[in-house]
Amino acid sequence: MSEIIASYQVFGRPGTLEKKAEGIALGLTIGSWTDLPLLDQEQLKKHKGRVVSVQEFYDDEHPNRYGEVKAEVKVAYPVVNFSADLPAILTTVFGKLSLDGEVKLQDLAFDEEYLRNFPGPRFGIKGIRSLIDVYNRPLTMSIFKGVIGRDIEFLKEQLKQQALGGVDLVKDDEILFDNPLTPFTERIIQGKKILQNVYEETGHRTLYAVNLTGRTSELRGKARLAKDLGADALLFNVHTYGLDALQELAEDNQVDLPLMAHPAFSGSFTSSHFYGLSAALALGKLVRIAGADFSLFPSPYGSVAMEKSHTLCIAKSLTEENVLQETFPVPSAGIHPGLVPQLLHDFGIDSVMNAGGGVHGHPDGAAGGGRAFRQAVSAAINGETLADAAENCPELGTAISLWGGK
Ligand SMILES: CSCCC(=O)C(=O)COP(=O)(O)O
Ligand SMILES: [Mg+2]
Repeated sequence: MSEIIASYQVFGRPGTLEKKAEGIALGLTIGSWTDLPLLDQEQLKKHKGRVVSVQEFYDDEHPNRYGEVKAEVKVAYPVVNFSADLPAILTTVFGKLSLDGEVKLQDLAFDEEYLRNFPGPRFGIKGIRSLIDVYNRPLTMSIFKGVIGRDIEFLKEQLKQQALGGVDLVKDDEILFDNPLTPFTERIIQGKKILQNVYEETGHRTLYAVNLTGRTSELRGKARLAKDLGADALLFNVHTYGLDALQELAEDNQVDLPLMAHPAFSGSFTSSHFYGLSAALALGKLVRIAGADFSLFPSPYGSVAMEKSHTLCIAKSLTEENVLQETFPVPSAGIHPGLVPQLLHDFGIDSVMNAGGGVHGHPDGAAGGGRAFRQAVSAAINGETLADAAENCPELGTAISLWGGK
């Protein structure tokens, strides 16, 4: 019988956690067991949740306010209980339970066969690399900044400068929605022209991820339109819409575009040590299952820092081998060229170096900022220090004088 195994972090008085685990396993499946007549027990057996393990331990680093013992509880849920979609799965394993005190959903283990119910990334790391034609280094991406209230001419110029810097991708900021000054369709059409001009001028092609926004009912139509207009990729605020909305986009053959999952809103249910979902599950495993080709998450060093161990777990979930394609890890926020060697060390070659302020804040403008990033990546890949590389790379020199980096 196929099961999904959920791992929870729970708290309680020593010796009470087995009972708590049994309460979860039964409460989220058939309700009660020992009180049932034997005939009902026989009929309901295949629907019964099962406690797999309960491991108690004291956590000095993050004790709860009652000084209770912590446990990792694993419960197996028969897949026959739910339809093969993330809303049904999450409602079963962490619906009512998420409201029941200090419980955090740490992980969900799917067997390989069950995982095939989900699309995973359409392009994956391999597909994105062949689209961009870059195989031997991390990708670089920059972010439009300060474009709210600005017109399309402003946006075009900002896109041009970023592309001239040589970044592989440019994405909209997640807070840029469809608006009269820079409508979604105009951004795609005008952006395409700008990037084609830069390509003809420099031989470097940059892809643009436009923010797919609006009511849920509009998303599919807008995404298909984006494809028809020649968009390169879509940015998507998956955690405000829900994972199933991402899956719908990933599965749509008429959309057929790389999807970039933004972490906006996810802090509301991943940040607590006691409640919500682990970052690795929310920003790693689940967005990969639902079909993100890129997953952005706060880096351990930047302005919106996340614990390093959590970021490494996210990256592992996105790239570990399974039946689905891999998702590009994109550690973000507060990134500048001086951090590139550290990023490469921590996240490896199959990652994206992504920066907004660290590109636009360069004294030589976004073009200089992009160049500094590319120079930092080349240096790090070649095992050269940034300081040494900066001797022949003036933009990198300027960047490390401003932001630091060795
Ligand atoms: C919290 S990860 C999302 C990264 C992002 O969208 C962003 O705007 C980062 O900008 P920054 O200027 O910090 O590079
Ligand atoms: Mg942003």
